Parts: sequence; C-alpha cells; structure tokens
Amino acid sequence: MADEWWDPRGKFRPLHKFNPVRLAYIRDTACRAFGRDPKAPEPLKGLRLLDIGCGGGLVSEPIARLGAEVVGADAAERNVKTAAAHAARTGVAVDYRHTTAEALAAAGETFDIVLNLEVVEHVENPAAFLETCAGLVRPGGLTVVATLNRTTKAFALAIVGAEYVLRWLPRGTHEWSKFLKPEEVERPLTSAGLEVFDRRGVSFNPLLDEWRLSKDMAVNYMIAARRPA
Ligand SMILES: C[S@@+](CC[C@H](N)C(=O)[O-])C[C@H]1O[C@@H](n2cnc3c(N)ncnc32)[C@H](O)[C@@H]1O
Ligand SMILES: [Mg+2]
Repeated sequence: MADEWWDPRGKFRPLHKFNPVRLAYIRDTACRAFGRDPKAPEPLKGLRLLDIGCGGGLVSEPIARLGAEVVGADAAERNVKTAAAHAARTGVAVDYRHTTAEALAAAGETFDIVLNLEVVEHVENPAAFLETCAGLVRPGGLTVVATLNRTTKAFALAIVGAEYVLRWLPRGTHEWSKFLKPEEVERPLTSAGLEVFDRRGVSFNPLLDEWRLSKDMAVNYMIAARRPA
C-alpha cells in the first residue's frame, strides 16, 4: 500500500507531479508569516503543523524534514497506516493519527499551520469542514487550502483530461459538482475568524510537463488565510 501512494507513476501521480510546487509554496508562505529563512536547514523548526487528510503522507513527510512538528491526520485508517509505514522506513518523525478535524477540535488542539490539501472536494459538508479546520489555527497561525474550482475548464481538464484522456487518475476520483469556487472556500474561513491573504492558481503546462504557480485559479488553486495574532 505504501508503494501505491509513493509510486510517482502510480495512482497518485498527479499529487507527485505538483508536490514540488505546493511544498515550495507552503515553505515560502510559512517562512514569510513566521519570519523564517527559507534557505535555513530546518526553516520550520518549532512550528506545530497539522496536515489534515494527509493520505499517504506525501506532504507530511517532506514538511517534517523542514523541521516542523507534524501531525498527519486522516479519516481513513488504511492511509494513516500507509503513511506511518513509509515514515518508519525513511526515518522521518511524523505523528500520524487516525482521526478527524472534528475530534481534534473537540480535544482543543491548535496548530501554527493547518494544511488542508485536496480534501475539501471529497467531504460531505465542505463549509462546516472548513470552519472546523479554521478553528484549529492558533492566533498568529495560518492555513493553506488546496482544491479544484467548479468551472467548465476544470471539468475539461481535471475530469475529462486527467481521468478519461490522460488516465492520470482512476475514473470517478472526482465529482465535478463537489468542486468549490474560491469564494466558497473563503466564506467559511472568514466566518471562522481568518483573513485570506493569498490566492494562487496551480497550472499544468503540457509542453514542459510541469506544474507551476499561476494567476489562473480556474482549475487547481490554493488559498492562504491567517488568524490575527
Ligand atoms: C486526495 S487525498 C489527499 C491527500 C494529501 N492531502 C495530499 O494532497 O497528498 C484526500 C484525503 O483526505 C482524506 N479525507 C477525506 N475526508 C476527510 C475528513 N473529513 N477528515 C480527514 N481526512 C479526510 C481521505 O481519506 C484522503 O486520504
Ligand atoms: Mg481530490
């Protein structure tokens, strides 16, 4: 199972392909917010970070290597086991937990950074989920949410292109109707007391076979928000 999540040409290929872009974005955004040097060996040292919906740990592990104290949480036990098995092999310390955002909130846990990557388009009630996750952000802390936009372009690229033509993802991975417009991500964050401070598109360039940050939020995008200190 660990091999499936961590196989760059396997079922989770798209996550691997855009991993460098999102990791750099998270590192740089966190360094700016917390006054850290992104070139330091462990720039996120001492910061407590939650990776909610961590899956196989494709983000938790590299972020823990940057020095953050990482809790990787996922509602699927199988994924948590996969992630923990991989981290045990590579010797990276991540606190993987089979739990939910609601349970973490009920336990009164808070974090400097809450990552919410490619999860909201899979949950039953995204607004309630986003509000709960926002509640886990400490004063002065931040969250990064990454998801897919509910546009015709996203239907063409993320569903028809990625699932049917290129077969990057198994058919049925995504339901277009569950994609979220940026304002649908921002509304629950702001009603939970956060301030949105950055919005980015993440776009694929087929000629270079490469993902990069862009201004185009029509397909994949990320939103960063903080809780005032
Ligand atoms: C597409 S994967 C994304 C994995 C990882 N965040 C990444 O981007 O590499 C979505 C993950 O969210 C988890 N998930 C879905 N709903 C959840 C919830 N309510 N709470 C926690 N995890 C959830 C799923 O089990 C799955 O592992
Ligand atoms: Mg997804």
